[in-house]
Amino acid sequence: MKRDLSPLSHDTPGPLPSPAELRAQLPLSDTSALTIGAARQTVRDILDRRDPRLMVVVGPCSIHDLHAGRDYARRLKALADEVADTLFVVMRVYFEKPRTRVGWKGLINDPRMDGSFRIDEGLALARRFLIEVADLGLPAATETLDPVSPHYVGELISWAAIGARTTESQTHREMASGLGMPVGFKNGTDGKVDTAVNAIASSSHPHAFLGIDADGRAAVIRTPGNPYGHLVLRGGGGRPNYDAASVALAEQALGKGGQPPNIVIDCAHDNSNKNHSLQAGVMADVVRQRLAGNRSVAGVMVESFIEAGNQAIPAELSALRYGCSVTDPCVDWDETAAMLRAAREALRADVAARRKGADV
Ligand SMILES: O=C[C@H](O)[C@H](O)COP(=O)(O)O
Ligand SMILES: C=C(OP(=O)(O)O)C(=O)O
Repeated sequence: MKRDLSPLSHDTPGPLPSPAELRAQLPLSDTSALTIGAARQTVRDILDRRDPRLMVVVGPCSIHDLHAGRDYARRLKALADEVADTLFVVMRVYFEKPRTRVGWKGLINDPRMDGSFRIDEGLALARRFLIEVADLGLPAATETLDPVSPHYVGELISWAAIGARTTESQTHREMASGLGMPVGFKNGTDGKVDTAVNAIASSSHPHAFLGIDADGRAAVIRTPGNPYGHLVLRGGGGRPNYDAASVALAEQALGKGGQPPNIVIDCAHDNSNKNHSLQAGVMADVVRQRLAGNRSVAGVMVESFIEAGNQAIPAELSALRYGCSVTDPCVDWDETAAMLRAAREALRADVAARRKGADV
């Protein structure tokens, strides 16, 4: 009897351009490379307390419409400049979505949103969009989900997240150990913080693993270890974990795991029960914690777009509502601006004092 001994059950529509080829087709300008280099250094400085500002990672849950994404990026750049003395703003530019079960997995995976899975187009669109954001002088953040994607877009990213569903994955810890930007590890979907503390420890070490090189060939990858892994509290297991008591417990867990007390609070996800109208309250609580003397919370994350809420992907894409999330619900633009302005007003004197004093 004949057996099918193929190693994987799959079909391959065709090869992709290699990372080196795509980078050559869509190069990054020298000015934008400087912007990204400076932004990565600012994030490191915030984590090292050399820069007393609060990092704010803010933007859509996912980018599905590049026109709306551009519109949002332009608005955010103006707002980022306005609050820059107190807040360091990084735009969420999320092209890869981890799903609880199934669903649209983001613009890289299925850019036409019709099940055609034109990853070739998705990678080019993502790279082009990230270049546009960098050209605006706005740093970008993303979730690094597929270990191949950073080869195509990684140098355009200033802050990366490993999501709640992959923080325990060795593959993702290995990937993070080679990324050139600081990486935030989310606590697990069950709310467990130790998973992320172990991930921070693992990714700080050098690793060797199977991957691809710039020419797309299978290769042994050796990484130096990432010294800027940190914890992102996103709630989980049916409860939030942004409050002062949860933050104190997270500090203890980091200390016990031999990691620095560096925390970002995600105002969305289980910290707001996926109810976008609760995100502002979470952010205000974090601001109060900072004003009460907290030194471990280095940043916040907000899911925000032009319109509030979210929408299901319609069968007819022309029925999509402009500027409204197709994944998790977001706060709208006006609320985003109000949240950032309120945080800036509340924290301005504190940040200025921290900047002057040794207490940074
Ligand atoms: O932020 C995004 C979502 O929470 C994540 O992708 C999981 O989404 P899902 O539970 O709708 O699949
Ligand atoms: C998927 C995300 O978050 P989490 O991993 O916390 O669910 C996200 O931030 O888009």
